[in-house]
Amino acid sequence: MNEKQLVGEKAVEYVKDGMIVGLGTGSTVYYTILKLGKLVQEGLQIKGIPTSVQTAMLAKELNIPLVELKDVEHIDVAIDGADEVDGQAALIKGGGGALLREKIIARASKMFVVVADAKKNVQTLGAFSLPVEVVPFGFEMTARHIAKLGCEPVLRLNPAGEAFISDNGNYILDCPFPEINRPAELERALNMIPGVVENGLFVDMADVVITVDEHQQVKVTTV
Ligand SMILES: O=C(CO)[C@H](O)[C@H](O)COP(=O)(O)O
Repeated sequence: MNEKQLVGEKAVEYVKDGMIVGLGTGSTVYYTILKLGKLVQEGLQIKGIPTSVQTAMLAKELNIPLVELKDVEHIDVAIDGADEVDGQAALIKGGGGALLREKIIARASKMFVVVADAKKNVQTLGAFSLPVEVVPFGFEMTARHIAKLGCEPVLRLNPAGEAFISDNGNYILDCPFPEINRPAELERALNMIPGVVENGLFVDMADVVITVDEHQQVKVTTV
C-alpha cells in the first residue's frame, strides 16, 4: 500500500454513523473517499460536503450522499490533504486549487483531520509555493502588492497554457515565499490585500494530522 493510501484510509476511523463529513480534494484524500464509498455501500450512513467539483463528482460516482453547506448547522469532521505540514501543524494547501472551499469547510468542522504522506512534513513552511486565490479583476496589481510581502507571484496556468480558473471563478497566484516563519502573520497580511480572496495557509486549524514516520508506520498526532 502506498503512503497516500495508508494515511488516507486511516482517516475513515474518525467517521461515524450519522456524521456530516467534509470531503477534501487531492490524491491523498482520494483514498479516504474511496474507502468511505465502500463503507457507505456496506451501510454506513453519512452525508458528505465536497470541497471541489472534482470531489463532488467522485463522491457521486461512489454513491456517497451529498448535502450543501447551507443545509447543515455544522460539519462533524472534515478530512483533507496538505502540500506542507510544519511542526506546529500549520499547513500550506491549495496545490489542487481548492483552498477557498477547503478552508470554509475546515473552519465549519468540529474536527479537521489532515492526511499527508511523509514528503509533506517540513520544519518550516515555504518550499512549496503558497497558493493565493485572487479575483481576476486587476490581478496584476494584486500580485504586485503580494510581491511586497517577499515573493514573486506566478499566475497558475492550466495544461492548455491559459489561466487556471478555480471552482469559484478566480485565479490562483503561486507565491514562492522562501521561508514562512510566521504563518499566522502572513495569512492575515495576504488576506488584507484587496483582490485576495483567500490564501493556502491553514494555521491553528488541524486537530489531527495523520502521516507516516521514518519506519513507514502511520503516525497520528492530535494537536
Ligand atoms: O490543498 C489541496 C487541494 O487544493 C490538496 O489537499 C493538496 O494539494 C494535497 O494534495 P495531494 O493529496 O494530491 O498531495
